[in-house]
Amino acid sequence: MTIRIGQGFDVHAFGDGDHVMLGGVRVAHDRGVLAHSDGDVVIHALCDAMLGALALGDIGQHFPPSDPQWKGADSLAFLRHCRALLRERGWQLGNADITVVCERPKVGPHALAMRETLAGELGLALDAVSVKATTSETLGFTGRGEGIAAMAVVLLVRSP
Ligand SMILES: Nc1ccn([C@@H]2O[C@H](COP(=O)(O)O)[C@@H](O)[C@H]2O)c(=O)n1
Ligand SMILES: C[C@@]1(CO)OP(=O)(O)OP(=O)(O)OC[C@H]1O
Repeated sequence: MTIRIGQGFDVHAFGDGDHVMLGGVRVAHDRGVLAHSDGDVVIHALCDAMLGALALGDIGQHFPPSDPQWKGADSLAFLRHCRALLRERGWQLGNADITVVCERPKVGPHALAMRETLAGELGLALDAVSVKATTSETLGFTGRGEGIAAMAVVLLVRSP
């Protein structure tokens, strides 16, 4: 068996709005995010991890922010594209581990729904998709509540 690892990172600034999209789940919040798409940092970091494992660049190269096609886009479409890219090359996703960094909203109450959504889209068992969260202890841009960040690591497997 051959394996590959990939990591991804994404940030979006908070702006006006009443929700944030996280892992394909709409989370009610007193801020939204500034983004060309729906600004789902979890999915963007996950896509970058999958693209990274394939050495296929990053999400901005596949879905340019200058392309009006992606304005307001549902980030799950990006995830489906990245899954197709790895399957075309004979790879399967082994597992994904994601960390969200923000003071608010609280992610814990939504983590299961996010894992279920992502596992469903990726054809993975629930225990192969992890969503964790941390504050940054009031430090930095996340600590000041200016934005939200997410990190993702994925393992790809291929036989032989
Ligand atoms: N946006 C967040 C941040 C944290 N959590 C949960 O709270 C726990 C404590 O956070 P610390 O930063 O003080 O370690 C953390 O382990 C998460 O379970 C959260 O749900 N949403
Ligand atoms: C997702 C894309 C789509 O145009 O735009 P944004 O929603 O702004 O998100 P970002 O994380 O900056 O990734 C770049 C783009 O691919």
